[in-house]
Amino acid sequence: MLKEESQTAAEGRHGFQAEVGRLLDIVAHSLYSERAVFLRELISNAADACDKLRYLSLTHPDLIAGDPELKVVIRADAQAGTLTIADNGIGMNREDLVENLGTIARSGTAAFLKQATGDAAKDLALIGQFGVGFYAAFMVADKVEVLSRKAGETGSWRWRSDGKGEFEVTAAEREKRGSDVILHLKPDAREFLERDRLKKIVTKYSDHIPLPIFLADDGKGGGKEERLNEASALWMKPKSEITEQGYAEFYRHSAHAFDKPWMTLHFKVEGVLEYAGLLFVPSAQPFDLFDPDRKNRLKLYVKRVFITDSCDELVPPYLRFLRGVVDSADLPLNISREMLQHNPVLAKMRAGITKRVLGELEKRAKDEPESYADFWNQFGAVLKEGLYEQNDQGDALLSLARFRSTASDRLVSLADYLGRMKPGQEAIYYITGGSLEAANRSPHLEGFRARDVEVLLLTDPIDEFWVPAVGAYKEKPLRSVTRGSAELDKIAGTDAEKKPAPPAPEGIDGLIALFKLALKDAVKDVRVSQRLTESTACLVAEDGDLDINLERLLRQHKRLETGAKRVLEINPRCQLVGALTKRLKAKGNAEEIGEAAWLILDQARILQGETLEDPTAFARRQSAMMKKALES
Ligand SMILES: Nc1ncnc2c1ncn2[C@@H]1O[C@H](COP(=O)(O)OP(=O)(O)OP(=O)(O)O)[C@@H](O)[C@H]1O
Repeated sequence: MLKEESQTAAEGRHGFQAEVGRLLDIVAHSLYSERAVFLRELISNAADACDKLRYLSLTHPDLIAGDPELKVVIRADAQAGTLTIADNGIGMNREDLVENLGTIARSGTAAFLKQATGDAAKDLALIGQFGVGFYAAFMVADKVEVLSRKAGETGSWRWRSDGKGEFEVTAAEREKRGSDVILHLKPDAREFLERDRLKKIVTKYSDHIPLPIFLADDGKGGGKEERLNEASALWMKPKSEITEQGYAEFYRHSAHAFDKPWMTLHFKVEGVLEYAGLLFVPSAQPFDLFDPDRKNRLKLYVKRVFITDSCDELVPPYLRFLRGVVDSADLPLNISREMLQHNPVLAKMRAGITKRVLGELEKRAKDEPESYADFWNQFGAVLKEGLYEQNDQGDALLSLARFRSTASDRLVSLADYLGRMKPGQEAIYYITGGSLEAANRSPHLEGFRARDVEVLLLTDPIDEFWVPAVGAYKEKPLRSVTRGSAELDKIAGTDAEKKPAPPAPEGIDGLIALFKLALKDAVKDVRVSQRLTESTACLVAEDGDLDINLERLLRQHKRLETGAKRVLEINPRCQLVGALTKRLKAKGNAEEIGEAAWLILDQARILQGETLEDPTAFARRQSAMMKKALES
């Protein structure tokens, strides 16, 4: 964790970690038109604090004794110009306040800052992915105080800041556990003191929070707090009672997100096991989707009591983008997080939830292919991790998978591919590459293109792993076009495609023999290519050797030192090979042909995106060749 705070211990004054200052600026600037969301963020935090305490109180009932009704109270003081969001949740002690509100402990915020542009619209979209939480308070307040007392402790503390570089933590008085977040509103934000405005905001954003929210009396209500929400657990309600807006706001609250959910899945399971789920697929990738430490963030409840939001067992890692709530009626309420591991009830729930989510995705893929393509572009690479794991959902995942291909601008499925296979075609062909452009321009595709044989273009690193692990789809093997002999002759094409290829030049065997002699150990073999129609040469992997792109990937990550030797395939129909064959026949100059062989090998390496081991030799040969051509 980064920590740069400077502290003058006596005064309790701290410098914000450098990034916090920048974050505050960006948030205040880019979220201006949606300022009201500050309240949602603070209410969500208060609700989380109450959830945490409710869970702890299962094993430590004394923590909650004396004040068992967990709630949030909003208090507007027009005279003082302050708005207070108070909760009787877990509270924070001095260290918590410094740690949670003064440093960017969450890797997400640091990642956000790296990407922030200063352009309000773009940053707003980014904030949507990251969430800004507590710091949203500074959109409406020029000074923020947090008065807090941690459950089970006797001391209270006051955190105070104007959001301009420093904050202060001092000893204070708070009668009971919990936190008051006190906002000293900016002159242009006094609208947030109006009761009607506050009621509307709470109803819009926080109606379905399973915790009661009250608006304190302003002196006219006879001391009575006014209840603003129903506080029923949304996920337990029948679907017919929930609006789309209600679902979306619940998603934003529970995921601390700003976007709209791409998919909402609400279900109840009854029978041997009883549980309910309200799950969401976000519309955008969370920033840390590929962070190895990222866990799923589903919230697990037992009989409406929050247990944890880091339960690895709830869904497989390839569904880690899901957000929302799962509520079990079968797990014991006092289950500890450790007990959740290897729990048979949880294992059954996991299987059920996984099946349900994949089933719903399948439906979307069929009914709304365009929208499904958006989903796939965001989360496809994660789902493919499930293929590599070889679990019992392999078939479902394969039918959900979508690919770029040489045959279509749209994403295609394996079923689409099978439907387009040519008579005589035995395999599903693919090529892997670092990018779509690199894969698409590979010379290995030429022969396939010429015969109109579709090739899948795989560009996610995970593709290198799941494809060999899966091996085949509906008994058709998945075969790389950069590997083995191309077998293109066996595939029947249209009449135009079947037009016999021009014969290889006479004497090509002699040329190949000389190439082998010159290149010796630099290649495994030299042979005539079936897959090339335009390029002079390409390198291919023998069956059983590592795929070329995978090898490059492993070398980049220093997981492999030396690569396997490759086969150099030369195109008998290209003009250069024709000219070389002629030259060999006419002059028989083996040395000259040897130099050409090296140049052609290096060219093939460059086309493959490799860096040459000996670029000096390449440049020397090329210059000599050019000089000779110019002089002749
Ligand atoms: N009312 C509160 N009571 C107790 N702790 C709180 C309260 N408000 C904030 N915190 C603590 O401060 C931390 C930082 O809050 P913040 O809203 O910035 O981020 P977050 O809620 O962790 O993440 P995000 O809102 O981005 O998903 C919280 O994780 C929590 O530990």
